[in-house]
Amino acid sequence: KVDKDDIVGNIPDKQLTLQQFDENFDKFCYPPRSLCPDHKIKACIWMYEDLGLISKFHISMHTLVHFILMVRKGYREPPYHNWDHAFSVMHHAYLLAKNLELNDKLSDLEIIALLTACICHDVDHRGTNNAFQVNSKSALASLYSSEGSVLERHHFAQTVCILSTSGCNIFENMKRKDYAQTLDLIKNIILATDVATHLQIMPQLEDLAKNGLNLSSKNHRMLLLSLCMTASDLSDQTKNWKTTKNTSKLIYKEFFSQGDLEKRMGNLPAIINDRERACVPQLQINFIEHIALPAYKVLANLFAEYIEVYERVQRNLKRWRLVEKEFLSRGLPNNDSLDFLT
Ligand SMILES: Cc1nc2ccc(C(=O)N[C@]34C[C@H]5C[C@H](C[C@H](C5)C3)C4)cc2n2c(-c3ccccc3Cl)nnc12
Ligand SMILES: [Mg+2]
Ligand SMILES: [Zn+2]
Repeated sequence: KVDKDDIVGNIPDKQLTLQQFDENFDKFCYPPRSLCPDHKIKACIWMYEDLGLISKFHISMHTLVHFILMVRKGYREPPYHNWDHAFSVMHHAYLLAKNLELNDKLSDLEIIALLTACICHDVDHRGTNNAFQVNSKSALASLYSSEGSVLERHHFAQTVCILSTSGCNIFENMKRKDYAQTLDLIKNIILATDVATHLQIMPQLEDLAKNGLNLSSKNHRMLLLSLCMTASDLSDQTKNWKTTKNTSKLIYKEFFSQGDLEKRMGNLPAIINDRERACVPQLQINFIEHIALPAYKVLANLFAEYIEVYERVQRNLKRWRLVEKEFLSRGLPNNDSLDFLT
């Protein structure tokens, strides 16, 4: 267990430098999941520091450490929607801020809202999706199903709870108006992580790619923040094949466990959750082709520095097509053979 005092203790200013992790830490090719647990906590602090947010918003180091430890504690341990996922998502948002120089386009308030939404966006996830909440009439569904995006509303509610815990409110030194605006941004950014919502705003995002970004439009700024959030949420697809392949194993382990549970409850699971009916390579190709790639394409249209990221997603898609051929040539899909994924 990591005690906050020994973290704060050994972060003398000189040590808060990039080198303490890896010289590629702030590059798009860097795989954040490879960082060891203790360093993930320190790296969260470093990312706020490196974007100048600690001094800008007068955040006390003790409060920031306490906040990060509380967020980590807020995550459960399903195969995919856990602390490692949250950290990798926050890391990608940090890469966007740093490599696309978002601080020229977005305010510090919008950037700290994006970074904080990322680390909190899946807090207390149970490893089951929104459809499961509604079908199983879960407690979360009774709370939020009338508004939709059941899980995402819960993740935001949990975020507010953490911020209201004494000694954890990293925004405590903000002016009241800024505080309200930051919480409102975090809410909308976390709500944007519902894939169904992302699909609804896709036409507006395509329009952004075609006609360009008008930063004096509040709607355009919110669209950009939502796109950065989605790009970060799916960022395992932007790394090397090893990461993409491993992520699929974790996601389908979680999806199929939900399906097993639904079967035990007497409900027929969706194909994506049914280990007997799902063909993982095909589902991955569908997801990347119809959801991930179009999103990364918009971001690459808006920022030339992001084209290398878009191209890596394309390479992973090509790899999945090869895997699919191999998978089908071995006869009926048997998902236990995911291990054959080279
Ligand atoms: C690799 C990969 N594959 C994924 C395959 C499928 C889906 C997925 O939710 N599909 C949909 C497809 C339609 C319209 C809605 C509602 C349902 C019907 C189910 C979404 C997500 C996938 N996903 C995510 C991810 C992103 C945000 C939240 C949760 C997750 Cl798991 N992150 N990485 C991946
Ligand atoms: Mg989520
Ligand atoms: Zn997520």
